[in-house]
This record gives sequence, structure tokens and C-alpha cells, in this order.
Amino acid sequence: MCKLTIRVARERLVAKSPDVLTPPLGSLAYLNNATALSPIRTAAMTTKDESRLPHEKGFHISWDQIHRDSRALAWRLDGKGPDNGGWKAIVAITRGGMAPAMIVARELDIRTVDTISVISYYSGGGAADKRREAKVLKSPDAAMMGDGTGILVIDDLVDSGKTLELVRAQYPNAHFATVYAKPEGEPQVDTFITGVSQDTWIFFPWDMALQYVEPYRGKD
Ligand SMILES: O=P(O)(O)OC[C@H]1O[C@H](OP(=O)(O)OP(=O)(O)O)[C@H](O)[C@@H]1O
Ligand code: HPA
Ligand SMILES: [Mg+2]
Repeated sequence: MCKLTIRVARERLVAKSPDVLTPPLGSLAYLNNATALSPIRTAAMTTKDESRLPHEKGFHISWDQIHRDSRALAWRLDGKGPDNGGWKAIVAITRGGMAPAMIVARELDIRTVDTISVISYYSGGGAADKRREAKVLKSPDAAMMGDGTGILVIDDLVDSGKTLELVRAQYPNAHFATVYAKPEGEPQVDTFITGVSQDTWIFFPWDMALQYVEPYRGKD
């Protein structure tokens, strides 16, 4: 009875929106499905989108988890600012830093929140030669920022450290905080909550969607 209900519901879904259950090859939904089936990535998976996610493992973060980890970050930063423990403002590194920054701002009752938009890309020649580069597309208010004193710069994660390196060069006295940190980028971050190995790709809830998966023992 239960199985029948699930099957009917799924068929309706397919009929209405085929792309929900069969995402294009290489999309994150597809890759997420593959990692959900096997925590160690399969050969088939790496050949499907090697350029984008050459990582061994996937670490899937739910909305609930990022909320709890961002709150933990806020509590760790509480009372650590230079103005009697207080912080002047928060600057979120868009786009991934916006959700954690909002949660930290709420926890610490910081009302001034600005953004810095950083875009990162790969440059260089062949695969072995490629370097991650970052560029600022939009800066926060210059008068407020000064050299960064009292400013809490927040991002979701640090990986290679290129993004934070660029922002730190502009605001050397700011405090840099991320929710997650990989070892290569750790020297760039002042405060973080969870360390993640370099060969792990972190999947954030805003990049994901729930989708149906076949039972392990098949459909019937
Ligand atoms: O330490 P790095 O190697 O520089 O990588 C970390 C950055 O990469 C991701 O952002 P991305 O540039 O993908 O953009 P987004 O936040 O707009 O998704 C992430 O949100 C960090 O900002
Ligand atoms: O592990 C990651 N997950 C999501 N975005 C990222 N940008 C750099 N590294 C990562
Ligand atoms: Mg980002």
C-alpha cells in the first residue's frame, strides 16, 4: 500500500516536471545523488564532472546544521571585538557568507551589515597550471570600513584561502570568521567552527534539493 502510494506520487512528479527527477548530467543535484548512494565517489562520477568537483568526499550540510554552526560561530565571537568586546559592523562575503552573516548579526544584535562581493575563478594554462584567483566586484562602505578595525568579515568557508587573502589585504585589521575551514585556507581565518579535510567538497543547503532515490533493494 505504502509502496504503491510512493510510486504513484513519483509518476505524477515525472509527468509534471521531468527535470526534477532527472537533472542534467553534471548538475549538483546529479552529483549529490551519486554521493548519497556512495560516500566514496565512484569512477563513473568523477568522469562525469571531473573539472568541477575533483574531491574524494562530500560533506552535506542541512539548513539546520548551518544554522547551528553559524550560531556557534556567533557565540564564539561574542565579546571578542575591540570596542569593549563589541563589533562595529558585519561584512558578509557574498554570496555564501550571507546566510551565516545574517545569523551572526541576529545572535550578536549587530544592526550594521554590509557586503563585499568576491568572484573567484581558475586562471592559468593546462590543468596542472591552474590557479584559483579572486576579484572584488563590489566593496563595502569605505568610510565605515577604514582599515577594518572592529569589522567582522564573515564567509561560509575558507578553502584555498584566496578569497580571504584578497579581502584581508584591503582590511588588514578586520576579524575574519568562517563556519567551515579547510587546512590550506586556515592561516587566513581568525575564527572558525568546523575543520574539513582538503579533499572534501562541502555541499551547502542553498545548492541542494531533496529528491527521490530508489530503495537499495530495487523498486518492487
Ligand atoms: O578559499 P577559497 O578557495 O577562495 O574558496 C572559498 C570561497 O569559495 C566559495 O565562494 P564562491 O567563490 O564559490 O562564490 P559564492 O559564495 O558566490 O558561491 C565560498 O563561499 C568562499 O567564499
Ligand atoms: O567545498 C566547497 N563547497 C562549496 N563551495 C566551495 N568553494 C570552494 N570550496 C567549496
Ligand atoms: Mg563565497
